[in-house]
Amino acid sequence: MTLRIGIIGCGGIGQEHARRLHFKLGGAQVVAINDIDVAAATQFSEMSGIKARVLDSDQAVIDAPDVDALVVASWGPAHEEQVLACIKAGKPVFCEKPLAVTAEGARRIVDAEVQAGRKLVQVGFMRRYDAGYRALKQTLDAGTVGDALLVHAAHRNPAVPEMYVGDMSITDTFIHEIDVFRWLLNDDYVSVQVIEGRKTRNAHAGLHDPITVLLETRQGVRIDTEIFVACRFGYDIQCHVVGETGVASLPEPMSVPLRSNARQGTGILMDWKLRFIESYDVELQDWIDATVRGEVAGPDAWDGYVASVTAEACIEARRTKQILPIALPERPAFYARQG
Ligand SMILES: NC(=O)C1=CN([C@@H]2O[C@H](COP(=O)(O)OP(=O)(O)OC[C@H]3O[C@@H](n4cnc5c(N)ncnc54)[C@H](O)[C@@H]3O)[C@@H](O)[C@H]2O)C=CC1
Ligand SMILES: O=C1[C@@H](O)[C@H](O)[C@@H](O)[C@H](O)[C@H]1O
Repeated sequence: MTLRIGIIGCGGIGQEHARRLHFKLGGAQVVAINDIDVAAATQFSEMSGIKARVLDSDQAVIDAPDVDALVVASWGPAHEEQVLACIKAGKPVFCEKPLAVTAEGARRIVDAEVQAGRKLVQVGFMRRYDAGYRALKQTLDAGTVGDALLVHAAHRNPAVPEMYVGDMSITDTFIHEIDVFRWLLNDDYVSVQVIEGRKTRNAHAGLHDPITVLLETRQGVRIDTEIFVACRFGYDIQCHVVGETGVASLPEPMSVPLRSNARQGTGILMDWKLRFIESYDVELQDWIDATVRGEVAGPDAWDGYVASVTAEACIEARRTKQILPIALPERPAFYARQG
């Protein structure tokens, strides 16, 4: 069976996903596209060679009889309504992070999915599919460094656009760490503190950058993460887990060490598209295969909800400059852990 896919949101990552789904991965084709910028979507559909139908609304793509499953890659505020519409239509949906821009909105999606009685939603937390993070998780699960005690992490972007403001450091960027630490540690969060230190002069006026987020988990692990989105030098993701008997670190992306012109060193990527290009491929191939089987095998709506609850607590901790508790309801049996 070839999975016929509708894309909602045809900008940066929507185009990346459309191309990989249609040309690179197995078992899928893109048959319909929607974007509020219909002209741009039409141009993309033609220029890319996908030649999917461009429909004038997200609902039209969801309702199209020849669309089996949806990919939502629109701006975050549009995700809740579009995912709810997919659930109502009974169609599987891959929703790029965040699932919703509020915990309440994410909870509405969880409740709608439970009500529908069938898991349909996967969230685009692709780091779980990254070979480096998977190797790190394997090392931790094997107890190679004993129990995890501390995590030191950094999420660095070289620059962000002017529209990237305020709490997007949390909702758009740190949201990846929020999800991947839970998965790495098989744990959940109990408290958060957010610290705003000295600002870089290289960030635009609407942004306090960098910030530090301190999380505590149920098992007592203490996690510090630097979020620095105007670091200039590169797209640099770091994760060092300090265990009882050693430190396990996220492997650096492969780069040939050079010794030339009286210097030595390796390269640093400058773009998330390249840093995680394989993980997007693995993630979406897994989604295609699971969807054909009628399953959701990746990060689900509950994971998206927990990420939104945690992100909201981070935002409140940043605003109040307090150490705040993170209160998570018990995971419903409907969302029992896979594997
Ligand atoms: N997993 C990852 O590493 C990444 C995830 N993302 C996520 O993907 C989503 C899109 O991000 P980008 O592609 O960077 O943004 P973008 O601005 O490049 O593209 C978003 C597109 O959605 C369209 N759009 C906005 N509202 C819409 C609506 N209501 N209906 C239909 N189309 C709508 C816009 O016209 C635009 O073409 C965001 O949620 C972002 O957080 C983005 C980059 C990387
Ligand atoms: O999701 C992503 C972007 O939306 C976000 O803006 C970046 O900070 C992240 O590194 C990237 O993975």
